[in-house]
Amino acid sequence: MLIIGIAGGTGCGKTTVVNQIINELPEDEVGVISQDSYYNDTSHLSYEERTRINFDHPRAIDFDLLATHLQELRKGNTIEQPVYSFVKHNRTKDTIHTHPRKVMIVEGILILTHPDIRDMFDIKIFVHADTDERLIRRIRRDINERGRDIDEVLNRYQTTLKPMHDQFIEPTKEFADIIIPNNKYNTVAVDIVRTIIHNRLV
Ligand SMILES: Nc1ncnc2c1ncn2[C@@H]1O[C@H](COP(=O)(O)OP(=O)(O)O)[C@@H](O)[C@H]1O
Ligand SMILES: Nc1ccn([C@@H]2O[C@H](COP(=O)(O)O)[C@@H](O)[C@H]2O)c(=O)n1
Repeated sequence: MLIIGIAGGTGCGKTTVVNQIINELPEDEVGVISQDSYYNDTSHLSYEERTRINFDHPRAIDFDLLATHLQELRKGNTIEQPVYSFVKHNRTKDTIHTHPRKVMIVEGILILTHPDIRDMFDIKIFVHADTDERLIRRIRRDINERGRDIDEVLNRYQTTLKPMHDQFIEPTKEFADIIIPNNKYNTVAVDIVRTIIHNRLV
């Protein structure tokens, strides 16, 4: 199994890059795990309390469960990947049966911050987009897809998102084997990663 970690700040285009990479690859040979699925279960908190969580700090992530799931996949076992709701700020009751594949892609803002998780990746990728570009994308996406308004996004940006990005996420760029510039759609970089995966699959 080849495990690829794809990190980068919010809105840099991780999910988009992952979809471009797996597009045209055999469906039964590539699997995806999102760090967002591993936000801590916060069912014991009220909705109001959950809105105040710092979702950009490493402690918001259940890295133990993520590590266990990656180990299980390596052993050839199917895992139950939690499903996260950005509207409820919590895990849902659903899970996705995630089968082990020859190539597993793990994507998320904080996945390179955790030494044990980092060591599980055969290839580490950091997707870069400029801060202003990421903020513009985040505003559009969170309003259109995640049930937020402009005040929520900008307030979160100033209070947690930007400081956590500078403290935890940007420094992990140094761990990356490949840095993908993604201010514009980068088909060349996506083709290179796809070629690496393809070579591994034959
Ligand atoms: N290279 C790009 N140029 C313009 N918009 C992009 C680009 N990559 C992604 N987007 C858009 O930006 C938003 C955030 O992208 P997404 O892939 O969800 O980022 P991430 O997973 O890193 O948070 C989405 O609406 C997506 O369509
Ligand atoms: N309930 C939540 C949980 C997380 N976020 C934000 O999501 C961002 C990470 O996801 P990306 O797809 O953008 O990489 C992160 O910056 C959190 O602030 C949220 O808004 N609400």
